[in-house]
Amino acid sequence: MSSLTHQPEWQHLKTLVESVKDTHMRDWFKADPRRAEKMQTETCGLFLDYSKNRVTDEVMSGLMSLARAGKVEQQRDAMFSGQPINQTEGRAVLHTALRNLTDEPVYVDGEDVMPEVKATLDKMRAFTESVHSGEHKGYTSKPIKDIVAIGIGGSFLGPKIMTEALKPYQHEGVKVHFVANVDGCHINDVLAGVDHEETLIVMSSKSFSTQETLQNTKTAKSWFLGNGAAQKDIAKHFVAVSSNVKAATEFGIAKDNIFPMWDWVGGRYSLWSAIGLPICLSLGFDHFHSLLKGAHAMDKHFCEAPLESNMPVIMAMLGIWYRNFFGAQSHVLLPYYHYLRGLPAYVQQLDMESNGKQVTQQGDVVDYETGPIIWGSEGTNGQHSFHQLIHQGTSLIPADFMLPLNVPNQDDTHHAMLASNCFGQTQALMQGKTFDECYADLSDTDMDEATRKAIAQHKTMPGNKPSNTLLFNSLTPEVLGSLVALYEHKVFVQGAIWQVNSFDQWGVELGKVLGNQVLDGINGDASSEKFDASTQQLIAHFQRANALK
Ligand SMILES: O=P(O)(O)OC[C@H]1O[C@H](O)[C@H](O)[C@@H](O)[C@@H]1O
Repeated sequence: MSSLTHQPEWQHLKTLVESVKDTHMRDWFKADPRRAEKMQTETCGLFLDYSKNRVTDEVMSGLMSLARAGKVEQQRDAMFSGQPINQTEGRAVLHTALRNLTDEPVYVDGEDVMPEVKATLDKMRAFTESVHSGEHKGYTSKPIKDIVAIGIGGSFLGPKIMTEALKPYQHEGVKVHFVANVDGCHINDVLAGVDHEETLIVMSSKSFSTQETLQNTKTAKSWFLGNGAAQKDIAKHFVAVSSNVKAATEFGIAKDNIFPMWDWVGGRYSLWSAIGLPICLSLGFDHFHSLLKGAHAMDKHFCEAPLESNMPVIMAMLGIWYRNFFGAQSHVLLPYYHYLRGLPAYVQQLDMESNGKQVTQQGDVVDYETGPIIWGSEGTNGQHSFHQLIHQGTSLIPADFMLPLNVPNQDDTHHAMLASNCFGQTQALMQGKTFDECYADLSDTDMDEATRKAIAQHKTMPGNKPSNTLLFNSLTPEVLGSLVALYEHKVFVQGAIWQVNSFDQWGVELGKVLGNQVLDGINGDASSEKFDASTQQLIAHFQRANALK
């Protein structure tokens, strides 16, 4: 048994799960009229109702004891104070410093990083304002109308999804297009729709070595030069965000056009850094700043609130409850707001890249489950497809519902329907519908008894399916900042309990290396010993189809 599973707090939860497994949540609601009122918490403009979970007060207190035994608070403090908690890479983890809006210094290896953070924010503000005002012009003196933001993974999802979520705040006159995939269809389609004289390319790559991003930028450069611009004009049309200034300069980006970031910012935690430049260009710097403000408020809550009312801790420990004690394999995110439709994909990278691990910080193989599969999409669309499996499938799938109480540009009829569907789903998942209710519903039919029973059986919904509901007044930049930071800290707490390093990604790194190796094979000798027979065969098919051999 590992050091985690032999803890008395873990063992206690194992006993507790047996005692609550057979109880239906509807009985808890009936027995305690104050359940909903007790199992809710509110911070940073976010209201969380977690009463529709398979927990009692005793379970919640058991989960908080596990968090204390797992030294979540100490690990949190180590992160915020710049300790090198990303042990496999020997790095601090300080995305929180990027939104530190206090005057407090933050030290990495004895050096205060805040002056550099603030100088970069100033540079982002100045650049955004010069593009928006038309002061920054293209090489033919035309103002910039289109931004093509090139990046992948954390250098793409954050800027893309936050910009999309804040559509009502977008700056008129500048349109941002995101390109990630190395599939040439995407970059070619985007470039075909813009005028090179009025376009700015923002290339974002922390490492400046990611194949997809480098290739897409090269393609954009050829397109720019191929349309009649000269090498010297690149300075007005290409900027880069990277921690690898040397590689960016060698690539041909003017030094002044490079926005720095640091190795203590993980890719999937980087939207708060200069990786957020496309967000600034899309929304204006002030809205980007509000995003930071919201995240900072959640940081404060995470650091200061007692565990029992600490929103990220509550959500994390509920996740542990289902993953480790109920065997839940996945967790679904259901934003009931069209503009927030990208959040599941964002949290997917955040969570699965962080906690998709099988060894502890000490290098021991775990004997318990770690990160779940994260998935989801916008409501109400999912109700007409995959919700079926959540309601009546054989797996337990905890869900996070989220809904703004007010939305822009919409009449009340639509919004009330949206809300009623959201709340209705949480209720149906929790209550279900009993066999007797379904059987009674069929009383007016002319079915014979056996058919009536069989149909009632099909219609029966077990219920007892857990969900959280997050409400917020409206999705302002500040609230979005808090919401994203909430999920970041939830993931952190779970990683702390599971004793994994949530800040490296060796599996993904291997993919990057293999991609380049196979490319060499495609362009050269596919029979190389580096490839297994299946891969050799696939490469040979590709080579034949493309006459590469
Ligand atoms: O910003 P880059 O260095 O180009 O990296 C882009 C992405 O690469 C990998 O896929 C990492 O796992 C991601 O976390 C990272 O965001």
